[in-house]
Amino acid sequence: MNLRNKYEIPANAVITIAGTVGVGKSTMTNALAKALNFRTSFEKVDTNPYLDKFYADFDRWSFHLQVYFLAERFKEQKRIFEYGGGFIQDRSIYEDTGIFAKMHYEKGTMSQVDYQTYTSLFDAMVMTPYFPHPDLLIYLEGSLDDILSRIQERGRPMEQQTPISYWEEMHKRYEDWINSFNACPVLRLNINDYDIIQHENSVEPVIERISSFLQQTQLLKK
Ligand SMILES: Nc1ncnc2c1ncn2[C@@H]1O[C@H](COP(=O)(O)OP(=O)(O)O)[C@@H](O)[C@H]1O
Ligand SMILES: Nc1ncnc2c1ncn2[C@H]1C[C@H](O)[C@@H](COP(=O)(O)O)O1
Repeated sequence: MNLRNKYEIPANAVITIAGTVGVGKSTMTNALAKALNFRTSFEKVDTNPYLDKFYADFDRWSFHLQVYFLAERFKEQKRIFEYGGGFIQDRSIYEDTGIFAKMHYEKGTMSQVDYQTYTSLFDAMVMTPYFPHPDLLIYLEGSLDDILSRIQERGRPMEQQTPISYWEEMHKRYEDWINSFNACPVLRLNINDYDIIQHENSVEPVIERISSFLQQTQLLKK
């Protein structure tokens, strides 16, 4: 029996994985999609035309990058909807505005007018009754030290060359952001509580938690 049937995860569920850079979202996306036989929706890093430029010059490229990410994620949202769900999504659309755009604006690397243009576009596209929110957001959390080691281990040069203060600021902001996030139900997972790299079957307890969480949220809706 496959794990989706065993744990009664609805075939049309949409689960998004959130958390700071390097925490393990893509790894978790692959593991859950494989175990549940779901499709995946990934951020495309290698083909992103702005990401390298952005890391080299935040002031110049932060607005371009946010508009690009918003367009890409919105198209992915449409694809998920057209398939009728059954997806694991690597990073939620909410983090673009709640973490990245806000941080760059508040740190002075995105101008006020660019930030206002971006947020009004985001609100018009996403914060509407027509936008299908995920059934569940899984928030991956871990210590800053663990996350810094993972960024180093993964080895994307643009991230390795970015000052640690950037990742520290982001780590702090994620904690505040998730504490007030309410666009959809949230399941928090600490990265020390599972090890899907060394032990592939350790994804099963995660699925068990997803299952009981989804059942509770369905009961609350009734
Ligand atoms: N459960 C885990 N245990 C150990 N290392 C992990 C785990 N999950 C991810 N990693 C490693 O951490 C790095 C970042 O993981 P990744 O999934 O790419 O993060 P994200 O998508 O959140 O940026 C990669 O080198 C990956 O192999
Ligand atoms: N909205 C964003 N603004 C700036 N940078 C972003 C945004 N979304 C993702 N990123 C960056 C962060 C990483 O360098 C890569 C991929 O993210 P990851 O957390 O490793 O999946 O894109």
